[in-house]
Amino acid sequence: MFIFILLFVLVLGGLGLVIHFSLDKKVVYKDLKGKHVVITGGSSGIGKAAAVEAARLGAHVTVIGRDVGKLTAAVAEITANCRDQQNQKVQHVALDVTSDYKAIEQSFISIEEKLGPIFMLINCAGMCICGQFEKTDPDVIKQMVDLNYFGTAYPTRCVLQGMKKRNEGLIVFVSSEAALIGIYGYSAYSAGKWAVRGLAESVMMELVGTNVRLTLAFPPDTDTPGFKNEDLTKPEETKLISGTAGLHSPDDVGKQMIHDALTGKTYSVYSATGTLLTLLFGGSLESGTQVVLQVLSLSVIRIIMVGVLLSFYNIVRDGLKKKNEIKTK
Ligand SMILES: NC(=O)C1=CN([C@@H]2O[C@H](COP(=O)(O)OP(=O)(O)OC[C@H]3O[C@@H](n4cnc5c(N)ncnc54)[C@H](OP(=O)(O)O)[C@@H]3O)[C@@H](O)[C@H]2O)C=CC1
Ligand SMILES: CCCCCCCCCCCCCCCC(=O)[C@@H](N)CO
Repeated sequence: MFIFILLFVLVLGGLGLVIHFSLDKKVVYKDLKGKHVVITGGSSGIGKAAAVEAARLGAHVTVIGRDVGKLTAAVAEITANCRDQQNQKVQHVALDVTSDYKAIEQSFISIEEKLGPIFMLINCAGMCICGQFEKTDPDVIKQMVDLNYFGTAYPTRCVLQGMKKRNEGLIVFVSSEAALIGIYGYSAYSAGKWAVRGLAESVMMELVGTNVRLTLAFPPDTDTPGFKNEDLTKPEETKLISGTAGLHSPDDVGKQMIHDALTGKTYSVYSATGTLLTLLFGGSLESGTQVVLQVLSLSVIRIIMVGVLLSFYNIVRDGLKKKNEIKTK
């Protein structure tokens, strides 16, 4: 028995060490002084909070969105947070990230002409419209993929080549905890965020051996204008399930997102449920310790997860019962 335990510990320790020494050494950035940071969806919520943090760390900032009024207000707020008011530049660019590739490419060329090569791209533009799939307008189903997936994929394609040439750059994809578990009412939305996760993990492997890095963020419910809007039409079941991960502040999420990218984290998670879900379903090699932790904890977390899923199914069943009662009254 003792021999088995010893062997297990040795194999596990060996595995941890092999992973530790085979992973690329990560450059850790302490600040963003003089670097150009571009944030799609930087005029509101999580994206704006990330833009403010980038400004505090000394970056030149470009925020992208569609509504010029919101962009102008955001630029004023971001500028007020610059640590070197004299030398840091902040600009906004009106662009719909669901446009065709050529239009996005043109816009990125002119963004770089104005503030220099992009060091960091945060793909934060996104939105969620909830509802049962068969009741969702087909145009909305398409819009959820156009915005949440293509709105990340196209801008990323625009910057990758330049970053690889300069052998320097950080990219952030903003997915969601709803890309780790399927949830009632998030059907149209979650597919787009799931696609973002698939793209991230493939591109990560294509970046091996370079100093360009990608961080995949999994926010839980976050108290933003977008969240308030989605909450208006969100089914009760979705609120109950989604609420398990709590409601977080955009400032905390935006700030942590920047720091996780600067320190080379593969995943950026913001809640205990996020940590558990990425441990269960995450596919990347974050570190030797992370892999050892996965091996040791997976079966226990899986058992907890089955319990959690059953309780979510019960929430849906209760909802159905209530709807049937109302119908028969
Ligand atoms: N809040 C939450 O609970 C969670 C959010 N997320 C994700 O985080 C990201 C930010 O969300 P949040 O801060 O809540 O959102 P907000 O609605 O507060 O902000 C969304 C931003 O994206 C911009 N945007 C929307 N559509 C487009 C478009 N087609 N082209 C360019 N810009 C666009 C908006 O500007 P404009 O409208 O002017 O274009 C705005 O700046 C999203 O990807 C969201 O899916 C993930 C998990 C949880
Ligand atoms: C052992 C494992 C335990 C796991 C517990 C599972 C908890 C699941 C919570 C999922 C929360 C999803 C939030 C998505 C928010 C979002 O994307 C929208 N607000 C969009 O804006």
